[in-house]
Amino acid sequence: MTARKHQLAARFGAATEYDGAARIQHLVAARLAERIAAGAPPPARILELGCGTGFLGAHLRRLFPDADLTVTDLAPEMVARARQRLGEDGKTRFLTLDAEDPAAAGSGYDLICSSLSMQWFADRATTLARLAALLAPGGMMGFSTLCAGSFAEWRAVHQAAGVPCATPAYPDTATLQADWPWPGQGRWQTETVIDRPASPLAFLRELRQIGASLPQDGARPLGAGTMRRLLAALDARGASQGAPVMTYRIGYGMFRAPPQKGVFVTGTDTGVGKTLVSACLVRAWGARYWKPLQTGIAEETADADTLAALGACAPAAIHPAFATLAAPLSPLDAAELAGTPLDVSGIALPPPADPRPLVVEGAGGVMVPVTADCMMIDLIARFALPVILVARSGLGTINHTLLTLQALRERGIAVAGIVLNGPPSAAARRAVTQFGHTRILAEFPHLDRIGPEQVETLARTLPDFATIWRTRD
Ligand SMILES: Nc1ncnc2c1ncn2[C@@H]1O[C@H](COP(=O)(O)OP(=O)(O)OP(=O)(O)O)[C@@H](O)[C@H]1O
Ligand SMILES: C[C@H](N)[C@H](N)CCCCCC(=O)O
Ligand SMILES: [Mg+2]
Repeated sequence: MTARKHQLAARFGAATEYDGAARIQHLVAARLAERIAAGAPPPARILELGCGTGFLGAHLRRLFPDADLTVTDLAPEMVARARQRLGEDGKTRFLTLDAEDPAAAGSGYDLICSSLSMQWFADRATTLARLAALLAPGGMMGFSTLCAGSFAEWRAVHQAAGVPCATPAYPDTATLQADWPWPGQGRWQTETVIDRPASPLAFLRELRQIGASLPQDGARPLGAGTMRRLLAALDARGASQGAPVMTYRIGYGMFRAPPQKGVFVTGTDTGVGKTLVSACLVRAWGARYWKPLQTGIAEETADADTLAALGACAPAAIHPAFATLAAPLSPLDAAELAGTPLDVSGIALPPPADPRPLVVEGAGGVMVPVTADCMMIDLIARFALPVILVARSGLGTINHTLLTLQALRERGIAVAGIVLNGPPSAAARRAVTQFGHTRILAEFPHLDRIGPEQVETLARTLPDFATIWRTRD
């Protein structure tokens, strides 16, 4: 452990008044627990880091009573307090653990989470990569942390007095986003919490009591006189509102590990070439194929049959559809027309029977309705596979492609890259890479005939699966 880590552990260990002072911790742990519950199927194994006195642990225990819960903290005193709060139930184990060196906790976790401890990580990106390696396939990470804008009032009085502020500079969400193990996968959202400590002195005391007053490396402690001036200035700022006001900007980050090796092939529209690209990917990677929602078979060949006819793989490598509908409409409309509304609550990727990757093809584009409260993009997020986006190369594609990329990224869905389909277009290529911040995996020309031979030729132009898997955006 570094000297700073020892210092940190000692501060938290000595924070015996923690619970009384930790209003924000209380609130944020509850909010994080809500987000975890909304995003995760009940996890069987949970690892909590930086447990403090067990605020989040108590929520986890309540939400997931059957789970094996490992509760950890850097400070042994905090572990003891969490043990006191949660009690011994045979399903909870307590460990003193540095979150930045987590291997001793073991692996195979369905959920790894932590409330308001990430701001102390010395190397966030490395730590997140180490933690991701402890997740089971499809496992989730959920964190809350302090973000840029926190303690704005405290910084403002420092600035006005010309005194450097020792409170750490917290990251913005773009910085946090870039530190996910796969930067495109996972999403940060922020919330502003306005706290009203009883007095400026109470604010300082509470920071100290929750052990969070350790200044940035290299910052010098302020003299008593300067500190008094700063507190008086904070008091004056708050006078008009009856009490000092302190802003906390809280980031909530949720990340889902892919459940198995594979990609989801979506498009900027229907008829853009998803099936052709899927056939080539399956052929190139020796992959399995799944089209969960097939509509339009009254007028078109089912995509799985097209794939077989194109010689992309053996029929046994094609998984049966979840639903096949006659009308050439969205799954929602086709199902309503058939009088059999879909229930996709149980839809799941076919299990990985062998090491071959899975290629999943959507229906239409990302905003196509599947049920009244589920769109294609919701299924993509649920499946947690990186996306390959198929786009036309012709005029109009820039807008469709950038909008689709924006929608995917807003949902925290990793984009492996784009396949441009149709006559080569330098303008489309440039705009998509420059404004879409993604790569072109391949460009398929317009073909007069499409058969097994063409599929084989195009398949040779695609990157291999290992490259796609290693370098998601
Ligand atoms: N590069 C190409 N050259 C010539 N024809 C193409 C090319 N790409 C696709 N097509 C043809 O365009 C039609 C639509 O392509 P495809 O079926 O792959 O679209 P899709 O995006 O899978 O549509 P859906 O939403 O119905 O699944 C097909 O008839 C296909 O053969
Ligand atoms: C029938 C078609 N080939 C696809 N299977 C379904 C496309 C639905 C598109 C809905 C829309 O965006 O308007
Ligand atoms: Mg198709």
